[in-house]
Amino acid sequence: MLNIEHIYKTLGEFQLKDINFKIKKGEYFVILGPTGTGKSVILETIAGMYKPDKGKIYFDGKEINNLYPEDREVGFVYQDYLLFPHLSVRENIVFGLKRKKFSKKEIKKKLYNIASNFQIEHLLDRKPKTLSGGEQQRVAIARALITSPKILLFDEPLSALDPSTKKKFIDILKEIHKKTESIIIHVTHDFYEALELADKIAVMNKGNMVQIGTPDEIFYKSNSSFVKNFIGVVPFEKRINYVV
Ligand SMILES: Nc1ncnc2c1ncn2[C@@H]1O[C@H](COP(=O)(O)OP(=O)(O)OP(=O)(O)O)[C@@H](O)[C@H]1O
Repeated sequence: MLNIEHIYKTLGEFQLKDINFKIKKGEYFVILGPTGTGKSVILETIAGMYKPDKGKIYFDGKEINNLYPEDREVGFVYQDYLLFPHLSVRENIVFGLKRKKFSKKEIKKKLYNIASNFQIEHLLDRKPKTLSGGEQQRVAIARALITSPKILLFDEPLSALDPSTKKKFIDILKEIHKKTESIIIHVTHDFYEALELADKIAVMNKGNMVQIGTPDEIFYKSNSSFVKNFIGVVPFEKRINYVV
């Protein structure tokens, strides 16, 4: 279980205020909100890139506030993939395993398993800039998953994809969720993406987490006009994209 207890963080003019939530193993947790509300800052704080000014983070009962990012067993996937441009796809994917000093044999086995799962075997010797957006995102997810992280952080992983590629990736993320033991936190500003994937949704506004609940609770029992308006402003075309 991941337990975020009363986190505060000030960055310039911006402030995260009293962020407080728990995520159980197996729960797909989506943080939803408009741009600039602190969704990424929360992920980066969990990953250890920022130290909270106040509050504690516990994983499986152990406080992790003072752990270095590399000791937190976190896998991070960003909106714009952030692959190392000078490394091949193969080198990108195995980067974390090499840092963790896995043997050559183990690295090879894990690489070929994950490459075959994500259908990217044919891309292994290419450089990231020669790949399409969807291919880069497959590589970025493979790189995050290969170390079997305890916590998977997806920061708007679908927002740079076209609608049909996006639909395929929603299925990929559902499949990952079914198979993985990792806790998943997925950040988005797209309510219908959240509806497709989330067991729980946390809605953010101006550094505050204003409502946490199941998709049904957020939709039918919005606790404020902000939540109602935010989920109500999704364009109609976008809604039908996700209706099965
Ligand atoms: N290192 C920093 N120094 C100063 N301000 C920062 C820093 N990092 C983030 N911010 C500010 O904190 C606020 C929240 O940023 P954050 O990236 O978490 O937003 P977000 O909700 O993820 O938005 P988006 O959906 O656009 O990615 C923004 O106003 C941003 O400019």
